[in-house]
Amino acid sequence: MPIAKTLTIAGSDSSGGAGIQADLKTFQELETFGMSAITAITAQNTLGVHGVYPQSTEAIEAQLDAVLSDIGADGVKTGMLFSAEIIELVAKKVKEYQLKNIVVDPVMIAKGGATLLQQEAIDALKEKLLPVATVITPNLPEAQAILELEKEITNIEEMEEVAKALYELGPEYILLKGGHLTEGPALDLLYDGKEMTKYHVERIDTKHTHGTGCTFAAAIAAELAKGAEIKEAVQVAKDFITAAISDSIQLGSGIGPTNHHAYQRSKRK
Ligand SMILES: Nc1ncnc2c1ncn2[C@@H]1O[C@H](COP(=O)(O)OP(=O)(O)OP(=O)(O)O)[C@@H](O)[C@H]1O
Ligand SMILES: Cc1ncc(CO)c(N)n1
Repeated sequence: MPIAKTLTIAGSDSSGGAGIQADLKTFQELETFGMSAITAITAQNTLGVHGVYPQSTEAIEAQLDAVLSDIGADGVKTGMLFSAEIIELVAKKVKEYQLKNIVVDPVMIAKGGATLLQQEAIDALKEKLLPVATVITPNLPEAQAILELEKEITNIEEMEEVAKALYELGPEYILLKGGHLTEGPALDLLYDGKEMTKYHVERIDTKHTHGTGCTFAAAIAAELAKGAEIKEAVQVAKDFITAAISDSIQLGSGIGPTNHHAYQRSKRK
């Protein structure tokens, strides 16, 4: 069988734990052929984001056209898109190349607080990209920003309401991540317009969670690209990220990365 082709459209993380680097590692670990279009270069380490250098829309469009006009993609993950202009370009390319299996991780703010999406780009995200997404994977603060909610989301009942409201914006599925709930298990919610499916695991006691969101979304894209149904794809992604966090790596003196190889190693045991 030919190998499934996966494309990440995201920012580069020089420290290797998040962004393009996390996505490519995840694509490889899940046995797909990973490709990339870099939207921005970040100078980043475990202590935070030290610089953001967005690429021109011309450079991003050239990367997308080069890959998609020749090789194509069976699954796409979007991460840091930074500006309304870049979001509009990506939405245009999704339509132009009739891309399928689009996982939109609406990255807004890095764990250290740096802005990875301009505030004024949230409207473009809502109007242009969410309607063409197969699945979106917001964390709770991102969901709050998209829906312009004043109050924080603090429990599962509120998460269910929020998933329903996000569904109205047009994605085929909503995967709302509850990693930011302060208590209880690391619970995520999948909503398909009818049914809520819950994925929960014991919260792992570690601060080394740099890149968890990117890795999780990339794993969903890889599984969808290989032909998995959404529930199955999310289950593999959940197992993948749980293994990666359980075996997270203490590098640098801040928030270290997860171990992208942990899932495959645990399967071999
Ligand atoms: N301490 C933890 N233990 C177990 N699972 C976790 C933990 N923290 C996060 N997760 C899981 O990791 C996945 C990513 O969720 P999270 O909410 O951390 O994403 P995020 O905030 O978007 O990450 P990022 O900061 O990289 O963008 C989810 O499935 C979440 O439940
Ligand atoms: C480039 C990049 N994308 C996404 C995130 C969010 O984890 C990050 N820290 N850096």
